[in-house]
Amino acid sequence: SLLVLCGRSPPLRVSLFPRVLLGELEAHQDAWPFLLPVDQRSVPGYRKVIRRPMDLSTIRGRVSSNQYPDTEAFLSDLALVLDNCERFNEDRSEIGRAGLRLRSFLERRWAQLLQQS
Ligand SMILES: Cc1nnc(-c2cnn(C)c2N)n1CCCn1ccnc1
Repeated sequence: SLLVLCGRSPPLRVSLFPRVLLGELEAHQDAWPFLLPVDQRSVPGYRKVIRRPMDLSTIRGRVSSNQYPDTEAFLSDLALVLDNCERFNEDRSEIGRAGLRLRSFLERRWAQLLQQS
């Protein structure tokens, strides 16, 4: 097709970006703290400190059932996962460091996807 002739990879439709990005985040080596909801009964203080818990499986459920009205709503849930992590965990802790690395991956990857569009 013409796109092959131009040597460009066909642009992913922007609306597919959340699914592409979420799949890569779930597979990321630093995603382990965020794959499932924090078990608030077993983590002292979490329920009091973190008013809006969020995790990648909850986001996956919302993406799969088309609950996000727009891309911004999806990105704000992703940001909530990482903001909660920074609030509850020291930057130098295992979980804190995983959150910072996952955030930097997310920011770089999202910018790449937008350049493709
Ligand atoms: C996400 C997240 N933020 N804080 C925690 C957490 C859970 N327990 N403690 C003491 C924390 N600071 N989490 C959930 C991490 C879930 N996890 C821990 C080991 N494997 C998954």
